[in-house]
Amino acid sequence: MTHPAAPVPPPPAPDPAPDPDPSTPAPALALRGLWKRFGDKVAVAGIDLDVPAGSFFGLVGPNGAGKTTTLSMATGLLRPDAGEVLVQGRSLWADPTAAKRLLGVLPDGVRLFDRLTGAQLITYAGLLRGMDRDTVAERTQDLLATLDLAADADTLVVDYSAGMTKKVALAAALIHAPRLLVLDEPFEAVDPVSAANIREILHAYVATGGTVIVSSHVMDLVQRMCDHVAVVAGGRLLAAGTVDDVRAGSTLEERFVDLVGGRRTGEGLAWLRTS
Ligand SMILES: Nc1ncnc2c1ncn2[C@@H]1O[C@H](COP(=O)(O)OP(=O)(O)OP(=O)(O)O)[C@@H](O)[C@H]1O
Repeated sequence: MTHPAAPVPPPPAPDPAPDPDPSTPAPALALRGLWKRFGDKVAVAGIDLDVPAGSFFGLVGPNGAGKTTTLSMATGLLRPDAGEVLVQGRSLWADPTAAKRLLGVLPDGVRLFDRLTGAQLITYAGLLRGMDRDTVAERTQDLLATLDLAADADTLVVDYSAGMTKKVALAAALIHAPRLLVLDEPFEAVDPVSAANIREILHAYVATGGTVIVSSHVMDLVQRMCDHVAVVAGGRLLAAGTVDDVRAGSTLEERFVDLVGGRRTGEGLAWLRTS
């Protein structure tokens, strides 16, 4: 789709990053003044966010809030109009090779090489990362077994269900044992047993020093699974911090509705009522 050029003023330049304090570890991911516009639609309007190293971080927001656009810019898939992304202190857009080595990404809606089998796709992801064949073969088998895909290892990905496709994409994101995992809607379409397995993998990963960022619409899941959360709406950050700080004594869902608004009383669609 093409978008007409729109007379929207350029976003303000982000404040220069302060000198890092050597006594505090760099955040696993830092977003500084991120902006993205599509035609006259501002999708991300100046997001600043620190994701602490070792956190299990949830990114939540209503449909169209800018989550996928933010995560795409944070992982090198989409160039920001302005702003900076730092992965463990390394500038993603200035030095993509070094920063991307640390990243594992499960993008939302990006096409996979689906004429490969599941095993081939995971293997390909490992070889692209420069790993040796033996390690790739061993980890591919581990990932297929853990994600309950072993029986379909030789099935073409194009013939996978939505949940299987999500799982094989997750395996491809994990194979090089990244330090930071960025997962856009990792549980969408995934069955409850597989979702529990994935949660267990992610918790073990965080327990050994990894950092996970997940976007999700499921507040209950984020409240149970994550220790930090950020709420975005309209391309802006509304709240961020530990889950307990953000929910401030309510459930995350109640707090989300307070922050984001948009609840409708049952007055609409009168024609749909049967009596
Ligand atoms: N390639 C694009 N071209 C035009 N507009 C886009 C494009 N990508 C995103 N947008 C717009 O930017 C806004 C943010 O979209 P984005 O996909 O980042 O939201 P989201 O929070 O991930 O939504 P959802 O929860 O529904 O997946 C939306 O208004 C969307 O229509």
